[in-house]
Amino acid sequence: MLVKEEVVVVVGRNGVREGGEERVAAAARGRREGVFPRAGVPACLSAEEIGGGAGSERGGRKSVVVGYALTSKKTKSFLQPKLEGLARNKGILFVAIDQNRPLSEQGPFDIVLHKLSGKEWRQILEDYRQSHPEVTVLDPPDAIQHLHNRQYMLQEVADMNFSDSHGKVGVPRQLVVKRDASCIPDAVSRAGLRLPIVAKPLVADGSAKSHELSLAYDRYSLQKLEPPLVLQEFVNHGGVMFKVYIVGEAIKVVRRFSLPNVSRKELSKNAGVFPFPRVSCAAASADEADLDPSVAG
Ligand SMILES: Nc1ncnc2c1ncn2[C@@H]1O[C@H](COP(=O)(O)OP(=O)(O)OP(=O)(O)O)[C@@H](O)[C@H]1O
Ligand SMILES: O=P(O)(O)O[C@H]1[C@H](O)[C@H](O)[C@H](OP(=O)(O)O)[C@@H](OP(=O)(O)O)[C@@H]1O
Repeated sequence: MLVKEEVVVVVGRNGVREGGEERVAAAARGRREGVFPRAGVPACLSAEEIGGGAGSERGGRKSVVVGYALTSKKTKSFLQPKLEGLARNKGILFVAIDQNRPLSEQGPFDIVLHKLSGKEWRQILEDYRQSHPEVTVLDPPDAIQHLHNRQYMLQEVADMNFSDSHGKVGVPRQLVVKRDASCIPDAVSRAGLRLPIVAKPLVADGSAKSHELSLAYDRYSLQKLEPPLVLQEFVNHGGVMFKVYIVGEAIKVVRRFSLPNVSRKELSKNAGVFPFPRVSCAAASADEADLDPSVAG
């Protein structure tokens, strides 16, 4: 979310809000139902709170077995030894799912955690859910499908009515271009989108390509882009954005460096398309940085 004059603008899965982290959390709490609740059990609960039958007895209490199917990159970044140790202390065991073997021949699991895409994997999970209704599948494919498309991912946010004291929420004006880059300049003019424009791959499937964003300073350069794309108006937001992580009742807000404001003078002096992938990734932490006074609070 990027915020300007108390308006929170959700750009993707990220955002910035003037008024500091606590107000972002309050805004998010205010509309939890609008923050794509994940079906199944929040991962922050302990084994006792989850219950479950697959795990073995451990000191009089059942452990919970979580089968996970992630890319090797995601496994490396997510399943850190510290997390596994903390989970084990709570009676939660993570077990890798062998994607080369039938899922039903593995386990038994209490929970299946995944972040894979593709029709084949979707079908495997759907079949597994039918034959194992006792297992909680986190992020059932049909519940997250809209998040894999940048046109639809923000629709629920755009439909929200944040008419409370924590400010307002909106999404940048945007345009979807599915083919023929040569028509982009005229399409942008007809849609009335103002420059600069942020260009994002339409598909958000976790691939490196899905994070290849770029900033276009002039209309002519828009023809160099590669559809399918979502084109968003760039929102000046003081170079800081917030990421809001929500699991069940737990809300964590982190501050990240973002793109600096683009003044009209800079816009008039610059031309071209400039890639900026992963500008607000974990390494761009701004938790210790001084906030622009217009953002602090
Ligand atoms: N409309 C916009 N106006 C200003 N900045 C934007 C806009 N859209 C995106 N950004 C900047 O680009 C960053 C990434 O945007 P977005 O979250 O849509 O892409 P992403 O690849 O999904 O990012 P991530 O992998 O970090 O979730 C944002 O954190 C923000 O810094
Ligand atoms: O700032 P973080 O590390 O939270 O950024 C995440 C991002 O929010 C998404 O979770 C990305 O996952 P995908 O949706 O699968 O792309 C993460 O990408 P990854 O490939 O590094 O796991 C970002 O780190």
